[in-house]
Amino acid sequence: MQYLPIFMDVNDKNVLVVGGGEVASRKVDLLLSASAKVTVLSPRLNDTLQRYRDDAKITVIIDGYHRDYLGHYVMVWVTTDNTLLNKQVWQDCCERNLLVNVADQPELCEFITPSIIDRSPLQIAISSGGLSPVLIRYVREKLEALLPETLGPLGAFAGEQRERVKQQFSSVTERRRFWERFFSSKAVMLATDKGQLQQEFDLQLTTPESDVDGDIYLIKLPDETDLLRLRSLRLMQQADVILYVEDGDDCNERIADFVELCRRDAERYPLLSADFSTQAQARKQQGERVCVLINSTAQFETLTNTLDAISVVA
Ligand SMILES: C[C@@]1(CC(=O)O)c2cc3[nH]c(cc4nc(cc5[nH]c(cc(n2)[C@H]1CCC(=O)O)[C@@](C)(CC(=O)O)[C@@H]5CCC(=O)O)C(CC(=O)O)=C4CCC(=O)O)c(CCC(=O)O)c3CC(=O)O
Ligand SMILES: NC(=O)C1=CN([C@@H]2O[C@H](COP(=O)(O)OP(=O)(O)OC[C@H]3O[C@@H](n4cnc5c(N)ncnc54)[C@H](O)[C@@H]3O)[C@@H](O)[C@H]2O)C=CC1
Repeated sequence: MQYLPIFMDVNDKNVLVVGGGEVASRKVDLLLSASAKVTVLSPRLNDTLQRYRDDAKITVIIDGYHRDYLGHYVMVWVTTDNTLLNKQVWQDCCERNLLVNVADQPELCEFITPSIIDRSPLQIAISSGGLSPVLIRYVREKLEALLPETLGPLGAFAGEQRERVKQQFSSVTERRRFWERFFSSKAVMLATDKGQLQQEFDLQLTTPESDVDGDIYLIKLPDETDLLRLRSLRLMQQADVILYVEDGDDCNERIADFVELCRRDAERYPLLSADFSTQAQARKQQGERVCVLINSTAQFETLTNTLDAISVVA
């Protein structure tokens, strides 16, 4: 991973944009939508920025760049049409440990701008690490078509109810399961207003899941991660515990790729065949979902034969 993806809180923080043209106004729009206090430094302003100044949305310094202007900012965006000047600003910012982005000069960027899907409070940021902006725009368009418009209000609703769910369920596992059941229910997917969400929420909160027992899934891994079935992937992403068979360096590396695809905070253990059954059954009885990742057909058959109460996914 070349860049660290994070979401930065710039609410009410001072941000400097150097340059006052087309690119600057796009960056200013983005910064204003995140409620930053924006100052634009430029000898000239385009119409949009002049309007923002007249509406007191931004502060403006009408002047050419000078390093003394780099005062009290948390970050600097550089958008002038002068590449030598852009480099100078970058250097001055680096000396002051100021985060800096020079538009369209990735080598002069301490951070880069992703392609953004904004369904606030839900946000998706996509990056190609600077390699292919059109590819990430394409991915954004595909994702936007897939994601329902109601995702934003759903996120806001879940945020409001989180405390109530915490009070109702004492363990993280129970809370996670509640939310998974809630988000995957048909009523929530079809809900068009908050009243409908509230109704389904209240219903699910007071109706305990009938099956409190967990599950064990044996998943025989294909040769490559690309070939993994969607159903297997979904189970791996819902699992509370991942057990995987270790056998030989080459295999371990391959299995590590699959383990990477599992839910980020699932517990992960190499499978010790002797105590496997006890290990897995005990976790199942605690209501947890256990995925066992198996490498070879032989192992798969042995485990399937020795352990009955197991759902098998080939
Ligand atoms: C490093 C970065 C700059 C930064 O962080 O500021 C950067 C760099 C460069 N872009 C260039 C070109 C284009 N950029 C776009 C579009 C977008 N570019 C964006 C981000 C980034 N672009 C950052 C890396 C992000 C990452 O990869 O993770 C998006 C996401 C956001 C935004 O810019 O606001 C937005 C899509 C938003 C969306 O629709 O979702 C298009 C297409 C279009 O306009 O439709 C083209 C023309 C096609 C082409 O040339 O590929 C060039 C060559 C310039 C030249 O040749 O003169 C460079 C310089 C270089 O690559 O060296
Ligand atoms: N417009 C676009 O969509 C794209 C632009 N670019 C590049 O990004 C750069 C900026 O593009 P635009 O905003 O369209 O250009 P622009 O010409 O509209 O704006 C440049 C701005 O820089 C300001 N400026 C010039 N010297 C300055 C100085 N000494 N101090 C402070 N500000 C100064 C100017 O006053 C002007 O407001 C250009 O190099 C352009 O080639 C690259 C890709 C796309």
